[in-house]
Amino acid sequence: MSLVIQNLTKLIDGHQTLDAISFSIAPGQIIGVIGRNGVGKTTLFRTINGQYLTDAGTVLLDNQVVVDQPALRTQLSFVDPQANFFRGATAQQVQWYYQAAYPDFDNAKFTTLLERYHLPLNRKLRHFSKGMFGLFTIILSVCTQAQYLFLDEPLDGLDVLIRKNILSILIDEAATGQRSIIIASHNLAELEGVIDRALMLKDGHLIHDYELETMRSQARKIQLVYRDKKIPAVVQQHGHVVSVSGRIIVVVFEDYTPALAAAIEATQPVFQERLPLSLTDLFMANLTDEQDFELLS
Ligand SMILES: Nc1ncnc2c1ncn2[C@@H]1O[C@H](COP(=O)(O)OP(=O)(O)OP(=O)(O)O)[C@@H](O)[C@H]1O
Repeated sequence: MSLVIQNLTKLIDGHQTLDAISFSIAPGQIIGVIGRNGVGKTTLFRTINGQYLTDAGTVLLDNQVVVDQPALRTQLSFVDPQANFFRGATAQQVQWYYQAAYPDFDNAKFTTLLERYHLPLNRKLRHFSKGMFGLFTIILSVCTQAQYLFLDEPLDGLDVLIRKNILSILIDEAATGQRSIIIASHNLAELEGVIDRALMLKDGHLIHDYELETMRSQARKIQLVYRDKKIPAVVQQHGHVVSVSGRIIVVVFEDYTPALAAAIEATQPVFQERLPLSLTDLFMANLTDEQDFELLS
């Protein structure tokens, strides 16, 4: 049962926050959604999950439009961390609500996870700490048994041990092959360790859909040193310069072919060295603009 997002478009205050976004997700994947603050990650999740009406485009599950079919909507779960409507309820009252909304809600798993993380069933959520609330929303999501779990900044505010536990819960869920997990996060280093794929948003568009394994084999990050401060044209055309420090430049080449390697060699750098490439590098390479370079330098 694949989830297909077709030309999803959402205007907020007249601004095209999502502009014809299309992608599909097969069961069993863990996908990261990355982009700068305010780019529309939360809006994307809210629109896919029917909290916002679309201005154009559709969300299809098994070739059927999700918004028309309440039964299909139970295959999607998005616990909006900014939503305050549950704050006055106890964890147990929220469980009851979820049981009604999700017929397959796993009560046994819910009880086990709440006990494991010492989350009190009868305490109002507004009295949970930020970390407790974050953990609670993830437990709720996992227990819906929905096929597609959307998590917005799930690691935010959680301590390192809980973050590790959360990630292992999510990996286990995806490993069953039944569930896909879509995570919006700025925590790129941690995200990189668990995701198979990264969707990068910029200016309302999906600008990259990276399979991480393919990306690792095709892309390169290279430190180059030239005699003078001029960056050769071939480097500028084919690479993203992520840092410049005097005569030392660090460049990410997303499509590093033998022909490109030869062309770089021909520019006669006095030194070149391959550096480990991370998701953070791809983020910097694609989403840093000139203003940011001024701030960074
Ligand atoms: N309900 C709303 N009313 C008005 N503007 C909104 C609303 N929701 C989102 N926006 C605007 O839409 C844009 C996208 O916001 P969104 O929260 O989706 O971004 P984001 O990528 O999740 O950001 P962050 O990484 O900071 O969480 C922002 O400019 C935001 O101000």
